[in-house]
Amino acid sequence: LQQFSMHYCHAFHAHYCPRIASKSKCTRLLVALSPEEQALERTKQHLLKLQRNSKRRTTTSSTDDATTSKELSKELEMIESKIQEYLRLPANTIKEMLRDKGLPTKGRKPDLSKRLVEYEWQLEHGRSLKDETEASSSVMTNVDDNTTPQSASPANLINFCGLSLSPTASRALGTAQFTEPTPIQARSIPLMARGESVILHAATGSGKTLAYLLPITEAIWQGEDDDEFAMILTPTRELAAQVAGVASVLAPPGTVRLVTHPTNLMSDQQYWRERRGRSVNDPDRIASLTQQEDASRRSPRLLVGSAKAIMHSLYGDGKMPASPTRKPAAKELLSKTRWVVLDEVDRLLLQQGNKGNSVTKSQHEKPAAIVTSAVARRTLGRAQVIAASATVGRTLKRELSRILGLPPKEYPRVIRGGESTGDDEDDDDVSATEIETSTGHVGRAVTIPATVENYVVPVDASSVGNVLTNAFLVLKALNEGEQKGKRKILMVLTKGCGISTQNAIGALKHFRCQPEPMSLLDVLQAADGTDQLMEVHRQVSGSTGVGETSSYFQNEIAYEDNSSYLAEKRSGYLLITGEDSVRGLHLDGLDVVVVVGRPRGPDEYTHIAGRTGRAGRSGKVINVLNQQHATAVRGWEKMLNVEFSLLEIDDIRALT
Ligand SMILES: Nc1ncnc2c1ncn2[C@@H]1O[C@H](COP(=O)(O)OP(=O)(O)OP(=O)(O)O)[C@@H](O)[C@H]1O
Repeated sequence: LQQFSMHYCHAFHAHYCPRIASKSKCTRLLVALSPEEQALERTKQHLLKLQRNSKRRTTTSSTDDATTSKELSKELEMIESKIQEYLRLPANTIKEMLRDKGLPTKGRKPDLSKRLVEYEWQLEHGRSLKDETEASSSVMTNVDDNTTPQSASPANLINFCGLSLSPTASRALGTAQFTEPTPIQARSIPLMARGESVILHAATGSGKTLAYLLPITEAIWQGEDDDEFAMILTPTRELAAQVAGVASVLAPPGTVRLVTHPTNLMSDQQYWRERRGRSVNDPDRIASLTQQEDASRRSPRLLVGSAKAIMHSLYGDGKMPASPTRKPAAKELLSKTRWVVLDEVDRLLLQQGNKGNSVTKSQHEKPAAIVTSAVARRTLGRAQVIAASATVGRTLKRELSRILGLPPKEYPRVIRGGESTGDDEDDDDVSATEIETSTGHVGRAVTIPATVENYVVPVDASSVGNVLTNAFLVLKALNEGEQKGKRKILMVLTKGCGISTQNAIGALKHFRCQPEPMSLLDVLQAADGTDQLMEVHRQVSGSTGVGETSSYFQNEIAYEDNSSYLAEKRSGYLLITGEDSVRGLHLDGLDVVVVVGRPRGPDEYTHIAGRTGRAGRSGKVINVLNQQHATAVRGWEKMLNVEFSLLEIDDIRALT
């Protein structure tokens, strides 16, 4: 309670007592308040905020948009110069100033400077900088309000969450009709554009990829000296291909490099060789690439790859005679890295394996930790660190502090997406991961999207054969009647079920399961050269992440290519994969996820279930497991704030 009072007091102090010189005076005053009085104060604070917002909205609507945006950019310039001024001071001096003002003193120097500037701005203008960025994003909304959303044209999208977009990004978002940012984008893009390090903690399918890519690609568009790099680390090669595919739609041509294996990261020649692949001999394609190369004359700035591939590229894998990137070049790359993005950060940084089972725990640092620490050291902490996941807990934040060389409990600001749990987490919060849910239980602050329906089908799982037979019956039931051949299904084999992807595919083919099962990874790996890998990924996923493209599995395929990966055309599909490789993958319009066996834990389940029900669409997750595991999974209900409905195999036919 005392911690809460202190925390509340800081917020109150910042809002209402800017002229009280002594923070302690204010603290004493508030700590002395009874819980009822505190509640009253909170209500007062909320009402005042609403009043301020409505006043501002009236004035905004009455002023000319063009003038507003000019004023805003002038104000942003002033803010920027003020931040630069503070950056020249020693960190301890800034901390001292923050302490005097009763503000939190944790964080990196750039974040501290921004906090101070934000506070001063609030004192001077009576409104916060956060409101300011909201106002600037509303400029875009106002512009769009004048047109019907269906006919949103690229010209309307020059401003997205306060970012003045390049024509390329405007066109991409315009085509995709992304007229409104998602909550996580609206909250995080303005902060990232100002150079703050953040942890994006938002549900699966909430648009985190675009949230972290846009500020980077736009900065690359504006970069004059072309001397800064971004490293985007992912847990798998497939996710890297997906992210690189989205980035290459937004960034200047020739600046995105997909790193799929250890390679010389600073060699442009090697980059172009890898883009084309060995077997790409289509003269038109080579001509278009060469033309692009000549036109852009840019070298890669955005390196996207699995953390392992990037680490081995920088340091070798211990078996290589020398590291693929020469030491001086690697040092140069690390010291010029301005952004490090850790997508699926919990998978990248936390040890896998069952709790308490020391045998499965790796003794070594994870590749992402090695690369991120190296960048933090080489840039003296100036690099902006952006971490993203739907599952962010205290252990992860502690780990992030450790690898960034910060004191414990000091980590980048956590930004949450979603309507109900929209409060950004403060440095001194009680718990980032857990909140009291509507049912009064303590559950995850960010959980499975409400558009996902969760089912549990208890079956006889006494042998692998029984499990596979039951999985087949579930798939058969899903493909009967009206839904025949139409459903897009992803089957995830958990580690616990003990069945490999190849065995499952073999058995299902033996049962003559329709549509014919395919390994998700095999489909994605049928590519030569990074360009083709990205293209295959786009075709399989049915989306670039920025607008839809025609899919490998859809009937109308605009893409005229007779390569093997496009040979078959169908609307429904059945893809099979393991628990480890589904992280972050986006399969557009996926209807059902069938999970065989019990996932490792509720966090892993959140990610598996999150392959469907993305970006506001509906989806179903059917868990096929034995009675004991069915009870265990249903025990996650309160924690995940979702309901697991019990289902018999025969009832599945009735699911629409
Ligand atoms: N502003 C937007 N408006 C509408 N749709 C959007 C917007 N931004 C992103 N999307 C859509 O949301 C989909 C999911 O986004 P994304 O892949 O970034 O999710 P994510 O939050 O990274 O999920 P995960 O945690 O599973 O990785 C994208 O394919 C894209 O089509």
